[in-house]
Amino acid sequence: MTEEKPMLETGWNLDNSYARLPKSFFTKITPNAVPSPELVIFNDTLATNLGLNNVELKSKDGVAVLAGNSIPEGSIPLAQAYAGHQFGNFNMLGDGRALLIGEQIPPSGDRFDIQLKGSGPTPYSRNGDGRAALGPMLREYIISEAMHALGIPTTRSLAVVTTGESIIRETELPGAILTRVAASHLRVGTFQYAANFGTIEDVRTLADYTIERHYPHIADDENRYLSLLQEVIKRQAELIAKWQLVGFIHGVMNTDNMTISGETIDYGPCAFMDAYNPATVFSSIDYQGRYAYGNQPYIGGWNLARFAETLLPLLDDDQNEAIKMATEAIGEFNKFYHENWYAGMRAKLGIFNEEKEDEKLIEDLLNMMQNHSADYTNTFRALTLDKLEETALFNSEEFKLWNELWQARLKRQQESKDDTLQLMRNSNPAIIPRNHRVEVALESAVENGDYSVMEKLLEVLSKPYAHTQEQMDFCTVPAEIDQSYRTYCGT
Ligand SMILES: Nc1ncnc2c1ncn2[C@@H]1O[C@H](COP(=O)(O)OP(=O)(O)OP(=O)(O)O)[C@@H](O)[C@H]1O
Ligand SMILES: [Mg+2]
Repeated sequence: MTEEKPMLETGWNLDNSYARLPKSFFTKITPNAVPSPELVIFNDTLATNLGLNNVELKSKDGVAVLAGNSIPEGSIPLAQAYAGHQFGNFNMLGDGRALLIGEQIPPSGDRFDIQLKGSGPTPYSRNGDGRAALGPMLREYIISEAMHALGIPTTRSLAVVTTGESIIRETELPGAILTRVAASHLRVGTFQYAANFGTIEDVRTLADYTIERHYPHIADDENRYLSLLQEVIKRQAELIAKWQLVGFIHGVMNTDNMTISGETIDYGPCAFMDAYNPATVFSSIDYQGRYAYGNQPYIGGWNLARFAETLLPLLDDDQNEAIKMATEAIGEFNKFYHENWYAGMRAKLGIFNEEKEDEKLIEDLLNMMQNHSADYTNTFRALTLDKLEETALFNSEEFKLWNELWQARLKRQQESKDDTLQLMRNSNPAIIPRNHRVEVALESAVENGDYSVMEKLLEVLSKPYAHTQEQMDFCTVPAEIDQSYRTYCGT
């Protein structure tokens, strides 16, 4: 009798709702095979949450799926079409180096896009090679997982495999594929594509699909398309407020990099701000500061106005009426954003309720931080841990006065000192993915194949509000921060 090899259940349970949309929305295409795939980093917790079999996925057959060399049962791989305003200029785009292999439905019944980024050319590749380099894919892995741990909606990272192929950028670099997980990859740019290159019915189909997938509670609203616009505006206002509160700079807020689900997407030239300065920019090609930290809320509103334009024909038969509705909805963005940001800032200072002077208290602190080039994260951490002597502001008279006002403010509220402290601990991360730390981890992985530094970094980033001693040791900022990553970020 021949011995039968036990078959491991893979856990893949894929649906392809996107492939049921009109054909113009995507191109079905199988990933290009790569010569020698090797798994270099794997997210066990996420795999388990997705109902996947970790052991199987890490086996040769499983890695073949993560490399695009084999397609799991039930998969219909496709590249999504989209368009977008890049630095203000409108272009036809689409997944030029990514493929959606399907939507995984874990036992919980949720639905998650599974996408391979770097999986080879597609009809939307334009002049690109369809590939991604190892460094930037590991960088996306680290920062997206850190964002998730910080409580910020984001696409997730399941795995990175190296391909065994070199790709050519300025130099020869090792190629890699990231498996990205998202509530969906619907972008403002997906709507722009439908509106500019399709029919009104295409936009309606896409809007209905989006409502069913992300906003089912508005399906029966009187004007469901206006509700969709309002919901997306709310989610983006919440998201961008969360970015600002932790000092995250996205770096390429093009409309194709803004999701409809309200998740952060595309970790290209992003980074966390060290010294507080609203003018901080990370992208080496952002000459105007369009995507500077302090400009992110404005750009959020600008992008959402582009989204609103795509929905105009659906909002009302009378286009003047439609424009009025859309303008009003867009006008709400600033209000929602400010409410979220302001509530978050009060929490960072341990303030529970709202007083009229709070706005000035916050503004004065930020101004001082800017004038003294104080580190954003570490200043709030020092306030949280009552280690004021650790801030760059400590010796200033101005700060002493401010501190008195702040202490007096805290005394005016009912909550106990412990509750105040807890609120601050939960609102001020002890650790964020500092770029110099990320760079060291990437260098060790890419140059020497040593992933232990990256694993350690991922571990300390996974509980940012724990405030452990070990995390403190990760928080020092060198006097001269190496800015060379400005050219490293990107593709
Ligand atoms: N190496 C490449 N080959 C082909 N197309 C590419 C390549 N790099 C980027 N693109 C395409 O250029 C456009 C803009 O790129 P951008 O950097 O915003 O996206 P990305 O990082 O590739 O992907 P995503 O937004 O999905 O994270 C997208 O259409 C993208 O697919
Ligand atoms: Mg992009």
